[in-house]
Amino acid sequence: MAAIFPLLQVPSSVSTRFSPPKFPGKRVQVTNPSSSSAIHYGKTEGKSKFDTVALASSNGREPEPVESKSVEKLLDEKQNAELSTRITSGEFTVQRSGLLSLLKNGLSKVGIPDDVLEFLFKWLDSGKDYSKIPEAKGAISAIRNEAFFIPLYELYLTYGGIFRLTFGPKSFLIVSDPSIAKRILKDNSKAYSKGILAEILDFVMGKGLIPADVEVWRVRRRAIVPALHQKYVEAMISLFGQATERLCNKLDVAASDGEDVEMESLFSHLTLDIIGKAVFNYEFDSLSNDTGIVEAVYTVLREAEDRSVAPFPIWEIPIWKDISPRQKKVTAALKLINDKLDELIAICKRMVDEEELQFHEEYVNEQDPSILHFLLASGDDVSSKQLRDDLMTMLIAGHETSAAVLTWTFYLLSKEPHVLSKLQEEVDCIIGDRLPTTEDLKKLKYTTRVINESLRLYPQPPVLIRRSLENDMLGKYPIRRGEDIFISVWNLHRSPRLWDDADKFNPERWPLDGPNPNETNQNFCYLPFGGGPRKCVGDMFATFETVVAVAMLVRRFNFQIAIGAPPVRMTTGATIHTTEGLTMTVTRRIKPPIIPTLEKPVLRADTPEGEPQLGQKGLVGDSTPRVWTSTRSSPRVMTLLSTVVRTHHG
Ligand code: HEM
Repeated sequence: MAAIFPLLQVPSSVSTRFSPPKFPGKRVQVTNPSSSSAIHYGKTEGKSKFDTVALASSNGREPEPVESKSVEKLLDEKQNAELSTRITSGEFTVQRSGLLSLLKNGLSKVGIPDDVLEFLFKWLDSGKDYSKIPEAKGAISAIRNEAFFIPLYELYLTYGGIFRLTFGPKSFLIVSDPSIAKRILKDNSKAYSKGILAEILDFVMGKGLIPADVEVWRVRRRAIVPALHQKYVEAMISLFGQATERLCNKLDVAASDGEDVEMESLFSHLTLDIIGKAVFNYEFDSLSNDTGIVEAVYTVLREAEDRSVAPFPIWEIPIWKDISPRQKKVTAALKLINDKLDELIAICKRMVDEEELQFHEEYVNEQDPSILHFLLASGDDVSSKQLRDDLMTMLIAGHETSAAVLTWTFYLLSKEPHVLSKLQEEVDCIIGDRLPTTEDLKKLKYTTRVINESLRLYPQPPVLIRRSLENDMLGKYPIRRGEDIFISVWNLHRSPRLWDDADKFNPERWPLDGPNPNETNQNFCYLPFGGGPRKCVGDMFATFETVVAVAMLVRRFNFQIAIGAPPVRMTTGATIHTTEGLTMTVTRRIKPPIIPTLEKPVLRADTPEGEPQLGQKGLVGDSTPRVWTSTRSSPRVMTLLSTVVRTHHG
């Protein structure tokens, strides 16, 4: 099965036909391999189901002239056309009953007794009356030059909302149907675990909240969720502002010097600095600090990524970690981080012991509003490995995701200057030149819609992973215990069956006076933060963090892809990353004078039902901006989906 790893590792050009237009005004082509004609779907708010969607040319614009296309783009298109043809020709389709009897005969020939085989195949035979899940087989390794979720999208258009993807002895269920996703994530969530995800993340997250099994998860979720209460998030808003201000100062220097900047790594540093402070009150100061703990964090992150794509789990050989220089480095990095965590826990514990504050529901220590402080004040066990696992989990969960959202938001904005202008208009009007406040966040409606839409087009992560713990029915199909399942959020978010102009970056699809879109009000067609009991605990945190960052950056600068920058391509990871960074030219904005009418924003500012609500309380923390002076190379990411495949085939 090593053959599929190249598929999972090879980068994908963003300029595939499933991507937003590379240049404003150019054609968005969404081709259904089985049909290029119009289809009809039903309509719901923010999306369309019964509208006519012309799949071949969804925005009605003329195709881009051939001579202006790059060779690379033409090759991409040729490859995608070939893939579509192969899928429609049935090349990937498996005749399930044939396969079963072949398997049964094969096993019989190698001497497995008939009564054992009868027992083994009984369950499958008993499914005769049920529909069989459509099945695609794994010559998929032949499909190169794609991030894994791109071929899954092609297969979804052919096989529908649930299909089985078989690689040799192993198969995965690929789910792209909102009602099936809802059953797995919410309605019958107790029947599903995190499966392989938990196995691969064990070395870094242990039994932290993301991979935790249901027993541990229940206890820890109850402890952690209260820490992210409303007053905590309010306190974080000033932290977001201060950290972004430091990034702005750095960009200011680049703008003066006329130097292009690699935004993906800057966003990674920004969100690492924020999450370090937010989770355990630690200043990574990663934009100006390349060594020690920052490097250790990136070493561990890179290891998680590399393990997930390795053809053989060499680190599981007991002696290997003692002789491999690389593994020794990972062990040392983990030790450094754990020692630092112990130190931070000890400092925090002393603060908690000394303080006179009474613990209550919305407890916040203003000098240290971190999640760690809340947990210790609430009585969490300082010496427990569980506490460290949870802190580490939140550090990783809240870092990569937010950085990826910012990266792709700026990529999208660079392609749609009119969206950027509209955004700047709102930001100028609402925050002017100050740090955003809690009240401003309620009013930054269009900015929030830009983030909502960016998360639709680039969901982080693009795929959610589960394993069935018992037999279940998914739609009309029975499934067995032990199935590995990928819920493709990418497919859901880009489905032409669920969205008008699915590939178009169109923040206007979310009405400003409507509720903040989430999985519930979008019937599981939109899952930016997952859904059900394992939904992200940091959704409000992350939304405000990215809104503050985007607002503060666009009010000071204009951003364009730098001339001569490497093409922006996607690579597979826990989150979607670029292969060679997002190199941009940043120029200072010459703003129109700010008219002092802040009480009367041009866009509606009232908070409708369902919107995250924040109180009126003031801000905490130091607002002195610091200048960050050096850059680091772009960190790599964990590749969790490929992890899944590795674990099963390594
Ligand atoms: C834009 C940024 C973020 C995105 C897109 C995001 C997305 C998600 C998604 C989709 C899940 C569900 C995973 C699954 O069902 O398998 C999740 C879970 C989780 N996220 Fe986030 N997240 C973000 C930021 C954060 C932040 C800032 C934190 C911490 C402060 C955080 C902590 C967690 C935790 C602890 C879980 C596991 C929850 C559980 O299993 O009970 N996330 N996140």
